[in-house]
Amino acid sequence: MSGHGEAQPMKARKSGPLRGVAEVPGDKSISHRSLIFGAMAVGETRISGLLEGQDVLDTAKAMRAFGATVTRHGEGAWTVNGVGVGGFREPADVIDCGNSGTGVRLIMGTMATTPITATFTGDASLRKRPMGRVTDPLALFGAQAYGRQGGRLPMTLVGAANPVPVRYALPVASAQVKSAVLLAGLNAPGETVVIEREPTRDHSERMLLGFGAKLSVEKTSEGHVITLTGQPELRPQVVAVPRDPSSAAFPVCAALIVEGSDILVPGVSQNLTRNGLYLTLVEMGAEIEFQNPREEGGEPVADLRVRFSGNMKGIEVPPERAPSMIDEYPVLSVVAAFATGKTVMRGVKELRVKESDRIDAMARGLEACGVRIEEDEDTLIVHGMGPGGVPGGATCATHIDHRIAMSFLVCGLAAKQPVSVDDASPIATSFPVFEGLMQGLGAMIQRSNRA
Ligand SMILES: O=C(O)C1=C[C@@H](OP(=O)(O)O)[C@@H](O)[C@H](O)C1
Ligand SMILES: C=C(OP(=O)(O)O)C(=O)O
Repeated sequence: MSGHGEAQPMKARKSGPLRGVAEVPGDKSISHRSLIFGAMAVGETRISGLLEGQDVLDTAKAMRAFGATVTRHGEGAWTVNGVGVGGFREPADVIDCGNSGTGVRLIMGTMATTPITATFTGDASLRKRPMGRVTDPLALFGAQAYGRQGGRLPMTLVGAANPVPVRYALPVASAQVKSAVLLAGLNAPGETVVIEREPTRDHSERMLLGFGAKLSVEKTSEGHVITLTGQPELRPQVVAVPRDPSSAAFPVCAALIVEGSDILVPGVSQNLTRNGLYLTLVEMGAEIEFQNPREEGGEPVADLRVRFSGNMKGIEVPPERAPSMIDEYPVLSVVAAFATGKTVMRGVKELRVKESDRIDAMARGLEACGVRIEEDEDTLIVHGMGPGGVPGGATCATHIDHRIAMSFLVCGLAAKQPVSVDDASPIATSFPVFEGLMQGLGAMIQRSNRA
């Protein structure tokens, strides 16, 4: 899987109406954090609804390697017996974070202020991704990183013996970098301050407060100023992980473009730092009802009723919305291909350093499906062909990227000709039940013969 195993080609063909209830798995960001924060607490953290995707399983394994006791009790039900802030022991072997940027960056932050050494690696996708964005601020705490050229994995991190607190203004809008700095700050005496100009997902701040850290967020003209007091004793928590809005995006977008569809996606997080896709779809003319809004596991959630939407129009997506929908641009670009007029996505260069260069992967695959695309370093423009208007008939390369694989399979459900992906195995990193869930709604998705 995810570049370690054999490729699994998959094909999606034009489907009849999608119907039924799509119960998507737990949120990936919150799942990683429950395991990591649980490992930093003293006592037993109980988790329900944990995403059992490979990214999160790799983080669970890493937490064990650093000394926490992590136990699975049943589907999504896990406990973590933590070692306390600063209590990580040195792992006996290399930490393999597989496909997960979140896993490796948050774990590097967590160990950076403990006097131990660890070596990190990942799959062929993760080994291409930039780690300097976390090791630069971690160096300010006193940690030292020795990686490959360009700050790539494999990389050895030597944690600071006498960490000092840090004040750091994020040079990129990244919740992973923000979280790495906050996690490092946990074991530095005094106040660590992170300043983010554009708000990014706030799960670390919410959860650190829940685990008993002293943390404040001030909104200033500079942006959000987050102040964390180091060396707290974290209290174990009971964490109910809400469903992942980034996974929900796939059945939602499929229902919007497949004629006659009408589905319900219950209990999806509506956290304002995550819901940019849903705002955008509504602005395009999508028929989505946000039913039964409530709070679950400390997050606002709603049940989404989604119907086929034959009148969607391309829009200009506000660039400042990018952090709240950063993982959803690939599937938005598929919806845009079935809308009328052009959809302009600017301020999206971060997409180039995800599991793949997502601007390039979507542009090449959509072009192969007959869609006109314009792009530059920071922009993707999709010229919509209207409902049912996308020719399809292509095999798209997924580049070890789950979101690219799922996006093109969604495309194939409404295109004139089937759309195949060369390798659907990375889907298991974030959405292991994708194939069965989509088939259950009536989607014509099938494994094809191995190449
Ligand atoms: O903090 C997180 O859980 C995540 C942050 C985002 O990455 P960046 O911080 O690189 O934007 C996102 O793309 C990733 O899927 C999950
Ligand atoms: C970018 C993603 O994940 P990560 O950075 O954790 O690999 C994603 O899930 O779309």
